[in-house]
Amino acid sequence: MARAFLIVLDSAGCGGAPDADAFFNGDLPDTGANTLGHIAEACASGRAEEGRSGPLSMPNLDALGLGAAIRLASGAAAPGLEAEPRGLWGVATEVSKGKDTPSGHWELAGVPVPWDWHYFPNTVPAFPQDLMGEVARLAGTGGTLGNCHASGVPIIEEHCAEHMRTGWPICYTSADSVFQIAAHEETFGLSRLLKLCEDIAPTLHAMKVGRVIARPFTGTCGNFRRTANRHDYAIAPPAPTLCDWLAGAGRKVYGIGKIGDIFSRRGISEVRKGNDLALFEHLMALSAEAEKGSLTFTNFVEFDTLYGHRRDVSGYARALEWFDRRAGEFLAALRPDDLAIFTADHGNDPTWAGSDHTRERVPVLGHGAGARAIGQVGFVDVAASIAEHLGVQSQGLGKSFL
Ligand SMILES: O=P(O)(O)O[C@H]1O[C@H](CO)[C@@H](O)[C@H]1O
Ligand SMILES: [Mn+2]
Ligand SMILES: [Mn+2]
Repeated sequence: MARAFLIVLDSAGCGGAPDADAFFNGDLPDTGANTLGHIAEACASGRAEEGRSGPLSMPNLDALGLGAAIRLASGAAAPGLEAEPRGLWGVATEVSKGKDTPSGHWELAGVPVPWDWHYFPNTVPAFPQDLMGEVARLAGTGGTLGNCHASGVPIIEEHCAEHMRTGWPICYTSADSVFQIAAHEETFGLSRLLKLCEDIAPTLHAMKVGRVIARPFTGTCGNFRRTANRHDYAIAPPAPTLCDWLAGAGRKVYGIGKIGDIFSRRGISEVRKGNDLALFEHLMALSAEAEKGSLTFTNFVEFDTLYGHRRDVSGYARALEWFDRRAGEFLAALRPDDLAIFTADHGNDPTWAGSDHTRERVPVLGHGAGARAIGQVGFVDVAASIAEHLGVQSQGLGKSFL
């Protein structure tokens, strides 16, 4: 029986979104943002030379149709990616009104987001008073710290001493639909922080805030570090997704990286985590051991977190080149009736203004479904195609492009 591998390069968009002008980085609309197109241009013109050099080299994904997809999505030249496509290739357009990770992944899994996400205003305070009262009540503290837009490390630096003195949790948000709580693993307690986040999550989910994130740290003020015990409490998808359709048909769904969190574990039978290096090892292991009829759904997050948000063009290009080398190994390990689809969930153009995601189309590159141009498709068509490949009824609005 066939197997499927759906691999999301987090934030590797290819420009051309028809509604980009409705999304912003600060005051600048996302019109013209093009993560992969602009990285390829920067590389070809010698503007991405840190730890790498020359035109963007991604021969394995380009052979599937990466360069052709970038050109189709946006008209960008994509220098260095000029192979004749030998895979199934096209570009997908998102309809959900968020350019965030859950919106992108749920829609790829067949379920567009029907609501507007709630974002907290960039003011001080950022949060309503009754919400902070509820956080303090659940934490058993006299109050809370923070209550603003912030980046995770500086906000801990700022409030560390007071947090240690009072035990009050540090609450902050960002341009994303998130509510984050930082607290010391030992003095506040890790399990107490996790319980606090779990307890306050339903209130925030009811407000259509996408995630409550526990941000534990350790060490002393001036010398602290955030630990790997971060935990995301995400709102559940609005309807059964591809993962649920498969689980309902008795199929195994492996969630690699953030996938388990993104889907609130719904329909996910097994979770494997780690940094992107480790995630590729999981993917290689599953190319050998994934069950027949299964889906292996993988998210590689570091393109987004380490390079897109930090507007690091060389770093993003290095990560893409590393990924492409490993993708070659992975594709060589697949079986003849396996389907692999590489795609993305939104953009995060490292040449763009600001530090937020960018609204973009995404490439859709298939291995194991012949050489064919599929043109412009919807995110939901990815789910319909995987369902068809695995012989399971699609319950979404998408049409298979296989
Ligand atoms: O600055 P830190 O705490 O890493 O937060 C980042 O992580 C959040 C969730 O991925 C983003 O919304 C951004 O705020
Ligand atoms: Mn993402
Ligand atoms: Mn991001």
